[in-house]
Amino acid sequence: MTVLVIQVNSLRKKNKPVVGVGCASTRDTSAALSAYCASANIPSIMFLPANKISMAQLVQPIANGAFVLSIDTDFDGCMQLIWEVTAELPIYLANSLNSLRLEAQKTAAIEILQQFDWEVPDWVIVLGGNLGNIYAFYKGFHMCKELGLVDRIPRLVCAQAANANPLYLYYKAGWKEFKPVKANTTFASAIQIGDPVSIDRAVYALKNCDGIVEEAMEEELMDAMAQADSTRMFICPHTGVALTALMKLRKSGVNGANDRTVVVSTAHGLKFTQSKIDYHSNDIKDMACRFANPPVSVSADFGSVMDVLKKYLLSKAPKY
Ligand SMILES: N[C@@H](CCOP(=O)(O)O)C(=O)O
Repeated sequence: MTVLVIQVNSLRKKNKPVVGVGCASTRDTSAALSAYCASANIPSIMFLPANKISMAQLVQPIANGAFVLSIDTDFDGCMQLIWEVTAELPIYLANSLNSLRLEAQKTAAIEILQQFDWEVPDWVIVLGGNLGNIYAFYKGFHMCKELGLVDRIPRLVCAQAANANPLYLYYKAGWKEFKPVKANTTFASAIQIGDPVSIDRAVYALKNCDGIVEEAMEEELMDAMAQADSTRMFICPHTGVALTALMKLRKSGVNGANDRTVVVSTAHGLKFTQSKIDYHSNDIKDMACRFANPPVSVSADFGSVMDVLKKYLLSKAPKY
């Protein structure tokens, strides 16, 4: 987003008619765009689906002074609208169909290789919603191979929520015919997208790296998130989708125990406290919440506290 806003800033300085920058968003794109536009003093305009984004999620663009339109539709509806509006008004479109976004996002692939000391991991698992990311990762890895920095590229896995899985269905149908879907509500709300703008690019990327598409049911992604958190992480439900993909590929033997696998984690868990609270309170309809860790209520007397503590410690005692 910095690259894109710098470009818009330079266009405006050259008196090009750019009145502002806009995007449709399920949240993170609008948060990043509003922040960088605020620092460059460029008007930013957000098309956000009404009632699908909590106030906690909305607060970033609002606080950064963006012009926020809360529209009675879903992300795909917002995307369609901003597409039409930017054809009429000189608003620069910042969604990931813009190649500046992808050029910048591809540096994540370069960072992975650098951090692995230029040893190529076997797998990289990336979430898929609007599908810019999966293509950008492919582009970054491919560029490093072309430059001779590495001799191969990893196999990419695109992980989707089963409630918003147009790419997964396309892949399962042998890439026969792409059909957009009506995206259903998912805890992985940032990828609740049924008609991704980068579908063709994503398919191109996956075909060229022997890629795979996996999906995660709601219960699977929430369980995966809880399991990851219990190892000291604090991940978002979207990363739970990617971890579910890893678990499924490991279980089916496609991903081997010695394969080096990178799972891309997209957001901090603190953005998703409500879903974590609901999970750990066993308060999600039709979900067993197998890894819930609810607080234990106990009365304020020494005996009761000792009782629950002893029970807990006994359950944790090493079994010899
Ligand atoms: N998850 C995104 C949706 C917009 O996708 P983009 O790839 O066009 O940025 C968001 O955070 O808004």
